[in-house]
Amino acid sequence: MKKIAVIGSGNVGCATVQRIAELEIGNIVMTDATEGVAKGKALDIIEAAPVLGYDVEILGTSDYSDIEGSDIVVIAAGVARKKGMVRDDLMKVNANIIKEVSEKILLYAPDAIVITVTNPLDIMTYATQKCTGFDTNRVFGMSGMLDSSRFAAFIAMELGISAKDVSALVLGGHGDSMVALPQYTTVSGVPLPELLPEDTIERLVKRTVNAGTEIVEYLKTGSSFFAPAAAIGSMVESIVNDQKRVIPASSYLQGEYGEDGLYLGVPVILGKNGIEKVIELELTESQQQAFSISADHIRKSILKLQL
Ligand SMILES: NC(=O)c1ccc[n+]([C@@H]2O[C@H](COP(=O)([O-])OP(=O)(O)OC[C@H]3O[C@@H](n4cnc5c(N)ncnc54)[C@H](O)[C@@H]3O)[C@@H](O)[C@H]2O)c1
Ligand SMILES: O=C(O)C[C@H](O)C(=O)O
Repeated sequence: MKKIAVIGSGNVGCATVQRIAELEIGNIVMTDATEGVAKGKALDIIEAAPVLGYDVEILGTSDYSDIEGSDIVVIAAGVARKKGMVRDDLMKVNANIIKEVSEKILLYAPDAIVITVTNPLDIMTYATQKCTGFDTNRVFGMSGMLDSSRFAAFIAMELGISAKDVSALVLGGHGDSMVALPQYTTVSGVPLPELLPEDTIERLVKRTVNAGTEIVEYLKTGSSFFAPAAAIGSMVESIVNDQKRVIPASSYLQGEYGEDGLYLGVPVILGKNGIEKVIELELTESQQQAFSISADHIRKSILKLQL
């Protein structure tokens, strides 16, 4: 059995542990900075096992040494935004948390593949890689799978069809500058532009870009966690079972899509070695322009990072 560590046992961390347990893809260690939180929540998830029928070990702890030898580490530690905030407002406070967590990962799980979830996502993923010094193929962020799933969900709702038959693709930064790709979005193989008029697609794209904020505005004191946990679970599963799924993820770019030295959402092949390949798609001129704007935003933010 693989050993999977989830750092941070708040909303995202707990939903992720539950999802990974249900998938039965590894034994799990969940940690939190607040004493007792991970222990209590782990116990709660363990007590659901007889009902849900999963058979994995789950340890809750505030002792980082318990992550020793983990094969995969999910970083869900950090502050979530509240109503009225943008993800970038979290940069300073969460960079400090990423630094601390990364140092522990380096110490106790130096061979792990690391999936960063903490916001602002693309910048925190960059910070994770800088602080661990790990090869870039084994440090990446969860974003595009969530954004694509949201786009797919909105398309299914609009067409009144099963979400299962929608395959959507959203790239770029996990924020206002994300780039939805309708031409690579299909319903059972039929391209989206053949199914919906341009202005409807535009409306669904706008809702997708704003989807995290839409939830924050309802919740007021926190952000989404069920769909993020579903996406993280699928990414972990693809690694553990070497599925080589093609999933959009925040990946280190080295010339792909005309960008270099930063993390941004692109389709990748995800297998036992982490990111095995970045897939380059042809973008329209305006999509390539939007992608570059996304990259410029990330570049400027990286300059403000203090690690
Ligand atoms: N990438 C995405 O798509 C995505 C989606 C949802 C949430 N997020 C981000 O994930 C992060 C967590 O969100 P949440 O809703 O679970 O927040 P939350 O407040 O419910 O939980 C965060 C947990 O992290 C813990 N923590 C803080 N510092 C820590 C440290 N140094 N070590 C271990 N644990 C620590 C806190 O005690 C808390 O329990 C936020 O930054 C949020 O913005 C990202
Ligand atoms: O919106 C947030 O702050 C959390 C997350 O990034 C999301 O998109 O739901």
